[in-house]
Amino acid sequence: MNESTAESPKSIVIIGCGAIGGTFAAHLANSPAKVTVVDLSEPIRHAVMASGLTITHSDGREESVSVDIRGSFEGIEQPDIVFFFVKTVHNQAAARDAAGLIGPHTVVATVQNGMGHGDVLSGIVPADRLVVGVTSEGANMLTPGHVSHYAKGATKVGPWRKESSLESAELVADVLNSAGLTAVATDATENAIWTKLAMNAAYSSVSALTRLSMEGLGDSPELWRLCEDVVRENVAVAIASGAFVDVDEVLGMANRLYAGIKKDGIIAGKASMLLDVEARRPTEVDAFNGAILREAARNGVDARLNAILFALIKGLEDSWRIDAGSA
Ligand SMILES: NC(=O)C1=CN([C@@H]2O[C@H](COP(=O)(O)OP(=O)(O)OC[C@H]3O[C@@H](n4cnc5c(N)ncnc54)[C@H](OP(=O)(O)O)[C@@H]3O)[C@@H](O)[C@H]2O)C=CC1
Ligand SMILES: CC(C)(CO)C(=O)C(=O)O
Repeated sequence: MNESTAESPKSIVIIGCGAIGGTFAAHLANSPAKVTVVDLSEPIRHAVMASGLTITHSDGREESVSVDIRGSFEGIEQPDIVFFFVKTVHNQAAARDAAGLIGPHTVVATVQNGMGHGDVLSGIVPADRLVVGVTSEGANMLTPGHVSHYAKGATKVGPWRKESSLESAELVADVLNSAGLTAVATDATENAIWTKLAMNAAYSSVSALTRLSMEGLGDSPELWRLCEDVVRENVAVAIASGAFVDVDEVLGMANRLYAGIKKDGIIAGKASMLLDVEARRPTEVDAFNGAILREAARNGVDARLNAILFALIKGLEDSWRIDAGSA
């Protein structure tokens, strides 16, 4: 366990070894810290225990790394950093199970998409050791235990509460940078979180509903325009709630993602919400369009496109329950 958060972390726990958790774990496994990964998925654990965690890097290079993967927190010592990489719908359960992991110096970090994770995680760690942010890394899971890190991007982390110091966020950024990822500690995470949300609540939601990848959306002028309209609505809500978000920055992020996928001929460049729909798992719509609707209502802003996307995705989820009941 760490004596001081200024020192390099000696132990890291990663909760969730899916597409992006697996990508971060494969990088962090090469750092000097002891890395333990916890995932409830038996097929993932089985594959990683048998052949290591396999990552196909964005340049096509494939690597398998050995990681300590477990199905529960039992026997894991309180680490220096805990990363949350489950889907946001599982945050509450994962936080409850992981509460005993949080020692007097443990820093908890989340760069999950959407909004509201700090509120959940603040139940298990004091505000000055809660780090929130976003990542522009993009990954899919090809088979259990094999991730495709198809898009490289920066990770921005900062304190959950503005009044907290940057110390915990710097620790997290340092460990990510030393593992070959690109991370920065900033006290402007609110803008970064809103910027990413403005993109996800447009492109990921439309992708989930149409079952088209980013490439499929970009190839359709009508759908791309729809996404851009949703982005404009999202940015208006962000600005009304006090964040600074630039429409062109959000559109630029989406355009770069599309151009990168197109250029490299990546077939696995799917939004993680589309993968949820394909697997009929609960989506993150409450933390995406749901969060925007809540902020819009609070500030009296029109968010009718979000209301439509939210209702359609909820309806889609309901249809799986009906299918399951009639099977
Ligand atoms: N994929 C991407 O490119 C990006 C994703 N993100 C965000 O990161 C988060 C994770 O996404 P992603 O990696 O795609 O998700 P995945 O669904 O691929 O991975 C999540 C993993 O967590 C496991 N899990 C669920 N509950 C628990 C639990 N209580 N304890 C331990 N493990 C658990 C899941 O198992 P099971 O499947 O059995 O439930 C699954 O293996 C999301 O918020 C997403 O929006 C952010 C940026 C990019
Ligand atoms: C990588 C990206 C931006 C694709 O929409 C993403 O955040 C996700 O898949 O959830």
